[in-house]
Amino acid sequence: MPIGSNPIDATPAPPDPRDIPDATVARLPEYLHALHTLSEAGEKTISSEGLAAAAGVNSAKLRKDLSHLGSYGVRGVGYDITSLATHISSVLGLTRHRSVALVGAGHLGAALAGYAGFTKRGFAIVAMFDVAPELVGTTVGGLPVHHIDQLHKVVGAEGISIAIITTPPSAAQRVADSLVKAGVTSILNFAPCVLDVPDNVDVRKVDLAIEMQILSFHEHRKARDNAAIAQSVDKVA
Ligand SMILES: NC(=O)c1ccc[n+]([C@@H]2O[C@H](COP(=O)([O-])OP(=O)(O)OC[C@H]3O[C@@H](n4cnc5c(N)ncnc54)[C@H](O)[C@@H]3O)[C@@H](O)[C@H]2O)c1
Repeated sequence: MPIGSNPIDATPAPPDPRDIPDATVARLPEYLHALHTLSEAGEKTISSEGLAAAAGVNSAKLRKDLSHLGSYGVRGVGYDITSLATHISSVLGLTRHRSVALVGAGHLGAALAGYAGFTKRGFAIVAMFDVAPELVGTTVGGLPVHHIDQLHKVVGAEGISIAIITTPPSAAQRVADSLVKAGVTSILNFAPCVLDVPDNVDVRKVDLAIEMQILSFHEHRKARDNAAIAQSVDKVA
C-alpha cells in the first residue's frame, strides 16, 4: 500500500520549482549523490532510513524534502533508486548538460579545471579566462585559456550561463560585472568578497576558511567541555 498517492515507479508530476524550499533544494544534490553511489553498488531500491543515512540527514527531514517533489516511496519497499535519481535530476535541471566558464586560471582555477568529477555530475568547464600574458593562449587542465576580453564572444558561442570566479578578490567584482554583461546568470564565487549583481543573477559563495572557522569553534567547545569534565573528576577524586 503506497504511503502517498504515487506508486513507486510512477513519475510524479513536476513540482513548481518556486514551491520547493531553498533548504530542500540545498539537500537534493546530497540525495542525488547518495542515490548514484547506491546505484553503482548495484542497489535497486532503498528505504527512506537507508537513503537518509547515506546522505547524512535524518529520515523525517528526507521524507519531508522528497514530499515537496511529490515522491513518497512505497511502504515496505522504499524508493526506486533510478526513478528517484531521474526525478531529482530533472528538478535540479541536470537532465541537460551545462557548460561552465571559469575566470582566473591560477592555482585554484587549474585544480578545478583538472577535476573530472564535474563532468560526471552534468557540468563541463568548457573555457577559462585570465589576464596574465603567461597564461592567455595556453591550456590549463586541458582547457584553452582566453583573455577576459573574449568573454562575451565565448560565452555566447558556447551557450554558457554558469561561471566560476577564482580571481583575487580585488578583481572579482569587475569580473562578475563582465560575466553578467556577457549573459551569465549564475556565479559560483571562490573569491573572499561579496559580489553586487542584478536580481536575476544567482551567486553562491564557497569559502573553505569559513568552514574551518566553524570547525575551530567546535574544537574550542570540545576542549572547554573536556576541561570541565577533567575538573569535576579532580574534585571527586
Ligand atoms: N573559497 C575558498 O575556499 C578558496 C580557497 C583557496 C583560494 N580561494 C580564493 O580563490 C582565488 C584564487 O586563488 P589562487 O590561489 O588560485 O590565486 P592565483 O593568484 O593563483 O590565481 C588567480 C588568477 O586570477 C587571475 N586574474 C587576476 N585578475 C583577473 C581578471 N581581472 N580577470 C581574469 N583573471 C584575473 C590571475 O592572473 C591569476 O591567474 C583567490 O581569491 C583566493 O582567495 C578561495
